[in-house]
Amino acid sequence: MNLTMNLKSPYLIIDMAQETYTNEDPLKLESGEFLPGFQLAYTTQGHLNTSKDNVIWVIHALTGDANVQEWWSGLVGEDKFYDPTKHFIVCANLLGSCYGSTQPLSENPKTGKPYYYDFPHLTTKDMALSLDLLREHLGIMEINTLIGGSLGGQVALEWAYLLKHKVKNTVILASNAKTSPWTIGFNETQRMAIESDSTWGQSTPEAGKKGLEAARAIAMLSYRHPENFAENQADAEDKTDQFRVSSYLRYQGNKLANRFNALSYWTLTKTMDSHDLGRGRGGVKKALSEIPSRVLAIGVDRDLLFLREESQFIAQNVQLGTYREIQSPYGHDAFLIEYSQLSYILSSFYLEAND
Ligand SMILES: CC(=O)SCCNC(=O)CCNC(=O)[C@H](O)C(C)(C)COP(=O)(O)OP(=O)(O)OC[C@H]1O[C@@H](n2cnc3c(N)ncnc32)[C@H](O)[C@@H]1OP(=O)(O)O
Ligand SMILES: N[C@@H](CCO)C(=O)O
Repeated sequence: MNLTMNLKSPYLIIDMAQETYTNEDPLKLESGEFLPGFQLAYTTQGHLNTSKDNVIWVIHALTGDANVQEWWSGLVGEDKFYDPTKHFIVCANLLGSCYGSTQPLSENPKTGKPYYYDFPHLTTKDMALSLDLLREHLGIMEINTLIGGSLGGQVALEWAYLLKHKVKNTVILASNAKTSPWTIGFNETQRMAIESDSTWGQSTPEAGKKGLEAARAIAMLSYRHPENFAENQADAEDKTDQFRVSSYLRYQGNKLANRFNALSYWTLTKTMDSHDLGRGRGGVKKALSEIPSRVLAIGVDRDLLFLREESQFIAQNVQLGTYREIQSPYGHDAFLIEYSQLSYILSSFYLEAND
């Protein structure tokens, strides 16, 4: 019985076909373990042009999926900045995520049962390798723009290192080259919340669901900023309990727990923690200096999770780096929301290169 409980993504556009790439060969992971074959769910929009130089590859963040036109609707879509009538837009669901790709609830071919807690540790390098195999499968030789935010930015940076001259423009949003203890700390508190759920450890798809609600509530505090909460969640002076922000965080927790699963969340936050472009490459500065593509690193002035200094560090240490900044009270999530600033920054980046 195939228990692969791929949750139906809330972003799925009914008329956009989501396809599945299956690789039967074992994937050697950075840990030395092997993943005995894997699948990646992905979407493509638009067409490869005759000069094959219009590929835009988007990598989603922690709870994203392959339906980029839904969760990044202000940036991707007809008449948007990345327009399928001009570009060939590809987006795959990351390995370990629960929106169609191989993940802890997928069937382990060796046992015929779901992996559950036996799912191997994945690094951003492993994820980049899996995407590169999909690229080859699609017959894409060159990527015009590789773009990703947060976890998606970490994987994009690893992949830009691997691709070298096969990618022209790399756009990294609200992300880093090596994860800081601060960011790891946020993820650890979230995993502690999941561990405190008495169902965690059970071999069921719902294991840790209540803990995941609390984990998301903690995460939301790192994805936003006090100004955003002051603006949207303030209460009248006479309030002494049942504050709006309490119901907001509980709502967001419940909303995520109903569209995601705790095992994927655990896996992906561990991937974020272990991100270090410099591992085995002589350190992060040296590794950044070996990326030949143009790199646009976009920070958010009030990002409390991936500090803007981490984006500045990327731009300062790659060969062809540019730093730009989004000003937003949304903090980290601004890369998902501030579309006019993003479009302006991206337009200038391509104009500077006459691209
Ligand atoms: C690049 C990437 O891969 S990103 C991955 C793709 N997908 C995702 O990341 C999913 C994440 N997406 C998001 O985080 C969001 O969609 C964002 C950041 C774009 C916008 O956040 P939203 O949650 O839509 O907005 P916001 O934070 O203001 O919350 C609004 C929701 O909270 C509810 N809400 C607001 N205040 C309260 C409150 N006090 N009590 C209860 N509910 C409340 C609203 O009714 C609304 O509900 P809805 O989601 O059912 O419409
Ligand atoms: N809030 C977004 C971005 C996190 O980095 C998500 O849930 O995926």
